Amino acid sequence: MTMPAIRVRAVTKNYGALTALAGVDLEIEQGEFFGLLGPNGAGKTTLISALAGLVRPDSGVLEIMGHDVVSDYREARRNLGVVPQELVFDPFFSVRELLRIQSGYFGIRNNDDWIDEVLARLDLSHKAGANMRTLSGGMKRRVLVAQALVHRPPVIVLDEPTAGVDVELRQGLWQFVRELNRDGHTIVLTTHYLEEAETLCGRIAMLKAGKLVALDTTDNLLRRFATHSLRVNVEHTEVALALGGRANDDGWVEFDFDSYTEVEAVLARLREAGAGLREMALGEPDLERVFVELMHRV
Ligand SMILES: Nc1ncnc2c1ncn2[C@@H]1O[C@H](COP(=O)(O)OP(=O)(O)OP(=O)(O)O)[C@@H](O)[C@H]1O
Repeated sequence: MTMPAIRVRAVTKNYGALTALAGVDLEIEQGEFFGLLGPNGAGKTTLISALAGLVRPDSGVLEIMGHDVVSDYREARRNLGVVPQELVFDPFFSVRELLRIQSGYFGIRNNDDWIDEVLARLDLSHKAGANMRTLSGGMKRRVLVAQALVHRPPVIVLDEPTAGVDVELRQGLWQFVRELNRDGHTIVLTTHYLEEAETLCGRIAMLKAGKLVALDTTDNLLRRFATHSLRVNVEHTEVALALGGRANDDGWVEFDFDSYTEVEAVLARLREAGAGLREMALGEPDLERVFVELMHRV
């Protein structure tokens, strides 16, 4: 078996009385496109900071490509590129200067060929000479991505990289990250856009209050937790509810079922009972529902 890209074992982290990570175990294989999801405050950034060696866990072990992030910090860090959530830059440097300085941190000189390639792929070539303070938020975010890649790390962690990024840029960014993944990079992504995670990630972990509450392939999560649904708008809501439907906030009634063949039966029962069907809509299982269900259940 090959070495995992990321290994997290029994990691805990407390901030005073607050438990940010309550014993997390996780292995991410090389080449995975992995999603780390959870509501605000679940511990995602703390886990990423611990992987990057910015936060010391109270106990447990974290490794990047087999390198312990504490005892073998330099090698661990060399194998990891982190795109942080916050936009913090020295405003007086140009984009290229910033990327050269970042290369220097990793002892890499004459890195301009790679810097040019990364800038081109992020559609930033025309901004290479621009001062950071003159860039828009979306451009700054792309510079953060470039910064994480200057040392060509095999493992790339993106902490909400698309927050505040417009749709077009977001798609461009994902295309680039997908290419990186296709080239063999391991990608770990946190996002609050669940439909992004659903389309991009092969496997997903869900964190809640510092604990993993789900860890599975995206397909399995969708199959296991989410159901198809039929939503109906009827004249006699009470009739539909009596048939086992669930009231929705918008006045519609919702039925869950496992396969589409059951839809006909539900519709037939509604007709026989005289519910008076006005409108109907079918819902596919989606990660949002899995997420909501899991966050309420555990
Ligand atoms: N330096 C710190 N000092 C004290 N508490 C902290 C610190 N950093 C994080 N926390 C707390 O730890 C918990 C986990 O925070 P974390 O930032 O890891 O969550 P998150 O899942 O990344 O949330 P978000 O989705 O909002 O980014 C939160 O309750 C947060 O307030």
